[in-house]
Amino acid sequence: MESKKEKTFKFVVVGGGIAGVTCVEQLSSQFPSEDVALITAGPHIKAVTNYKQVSRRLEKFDVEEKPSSVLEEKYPNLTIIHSAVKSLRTHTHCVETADGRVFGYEKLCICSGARPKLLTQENPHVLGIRDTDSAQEFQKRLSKAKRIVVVGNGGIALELVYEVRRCEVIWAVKDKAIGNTFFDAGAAQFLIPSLEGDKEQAAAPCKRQRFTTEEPAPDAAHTFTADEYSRGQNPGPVESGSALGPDWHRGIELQGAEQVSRRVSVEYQCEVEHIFTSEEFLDSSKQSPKPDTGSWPVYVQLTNGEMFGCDFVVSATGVIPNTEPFLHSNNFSLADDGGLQVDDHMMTSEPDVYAAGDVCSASWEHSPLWQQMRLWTQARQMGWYAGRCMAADVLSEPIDLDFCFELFSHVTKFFNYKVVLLGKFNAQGLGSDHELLVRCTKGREYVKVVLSGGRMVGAVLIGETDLEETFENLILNQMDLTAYGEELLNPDIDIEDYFD
Ligand SMILES: Cc1cc2nc3c(=O)[nH]c(=O)nc-3n(C[C@H](O)[C@H](O)[C@H](O)COP(=O)(O)OP(=O)(O)OC[C@H]3O[C@@H](n4cnc5c(N)ncnc54)[C@H](O)[C@@H]3O)c2cc1C
Ligand SMILES: NC(=O)C1=CN([C@@H]2O[C@H](COP(=O)(O)OP(=O)(O)OC[C@H]3O[C@@H](n4cnc5c(N)ncnc54)[C@H](OP(=O)(O)O)[C@@H]3O)[C@@H](O)[C@H]2O)C=CC1
Repeated sequence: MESKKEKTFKFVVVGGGIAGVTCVEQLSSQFPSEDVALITAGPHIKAVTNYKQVSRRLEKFDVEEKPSSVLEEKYPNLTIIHSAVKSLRTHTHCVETADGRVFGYEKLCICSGARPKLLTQENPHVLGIRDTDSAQEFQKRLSKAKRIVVVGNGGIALELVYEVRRCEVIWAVKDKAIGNTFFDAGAAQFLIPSLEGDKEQAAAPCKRQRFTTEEPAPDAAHTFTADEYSRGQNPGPVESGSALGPDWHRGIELQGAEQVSRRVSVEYQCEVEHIFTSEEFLDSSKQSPKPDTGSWPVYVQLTNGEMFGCDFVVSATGVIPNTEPFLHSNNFSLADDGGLQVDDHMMTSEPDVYAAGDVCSASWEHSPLWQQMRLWTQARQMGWYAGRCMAADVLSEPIDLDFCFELFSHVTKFFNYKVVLLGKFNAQGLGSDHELLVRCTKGREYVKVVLSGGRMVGAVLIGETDLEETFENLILNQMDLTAYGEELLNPDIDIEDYFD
């Protein structure tokens, strides 16, 4: 491959998603006289627009799909190559693309993202959602559907069950409560009414939610020890190409072929046992007759014994990092989740190869208040920081881990509520060594604070709470809050003034 090199670039970045584009922008602007290349499989690139710093650590932005010419016009030293990388030779520092071209690099950053980890690969009735094409396929199938089964309990499932209209949704989750990747049972119970009836109705403030075995005084805060919480003296248990950009569902009609506005049934604590085609279902019914479930293209048998016929299944069951083309004949260390392990300089285990975004697994010793989640905020931060680390390496300059990796922060929207997650928002890794402080007003807000040793280490804020900045500061400065107790969430106290 060495002899066929068409050109050698100072920097090559693979992947036109948020991580890759942010990285290449960083490098192209810092080294205007060096040759930089972005190699990407898709025809478009993703660009961050309307970037807004919401607080010291929280950021908001839009993600737009743009023609690559926009970037090339902005950075004359940048070449964009539209072809998938099919192999990498780290010992000769070159990549080969699917159209047979070979490019050399001095420093390489892999930002090839991830793909849906589907329940099953070969079943045409099982869809995943990742990019524009898969979203369009979903929309097309949905327009003719009367019932779908959504499997998974993370971000995509939460978005779909709320947004889909005129189609019955059976939502199969492994857990006791909805949204396990983002919420605990308390937040789940707060959100569940939004699935009943229309959006407008659900958002209207109404009386306080019952969230302990004894109802607390209106708007009072209550402290739970971790033990009490896990024993159930808490809000639960509840009965019962590039990744798309924010609000991806806003531009497309997510409507089925039914008359109902929204009908979602949640099947808790179950997984998919088997997926039958209609023929297989009919055959198996002959041997052991099943209850009449109507006539559907596909049937899903759940581990709780329920069987549902449906038009198709959405597998919203997480992602797998896109690493394959890079692994052959190289020695990358992979994390348990399949990502390329990177150190605190975003360097993989191969020399001069960095990685950022969904494809990588942050394998340095994390700050006690940060964890990796495959989100576009982290893709942007990692891409930008990887670019800076590559630059520092070339210039032989030292570089410290960026402060964005000090505190986990994520702002998003679920069920039409603003959602802010800070630090160890679900007491991740804290065992029983924590206390929870919760304030909840049905239909309006859910505030949860995680305290460890009297110090705030995490928070979940749902609704327009206006607490994010103060809580972020309290988490970052690790002030001892023991003296404040439940007053911390007293709605009659202006907490901002309190800590000024
Ligand atoms: C439906 C959906 C909704 C989401 N909603 C949110 C949200 O609300 N908030 C949030 O924070 N995050 C959200 N995410 C997650 C977020 O989109 C991703 O974490 C983020 O976009 C990852 O960016 P990336 O650049 O690492 O990867 P990607 O965006 O996947 O980009 C990877 C790029 O690499 C290219 N590529 C892949 N393989 C090769 C190869 N061999 N050669 C060359 N190029 C290659 C691809 O074409 C693509 O351009 C959502 C994801 C999905 C699917
Ligand atoms: N607003 C936002 O911030 C959004 C973010 N995203 C991001 O996009 C990416 C893709 O989203 P998504 O696919 O929802 O992934 P997530 O990782 O968010 O969630 C996957 C869910 O599927 C569950 N799961 C995994 N395997 C199975 C299985 N075999 N059967 C049943 N359930 C299973 C997981 O449970 P367990 O955790 O127990 O393994 C988890 O609840 C994620 O990185 C996500 O963070 C997506 C949409 C919105």
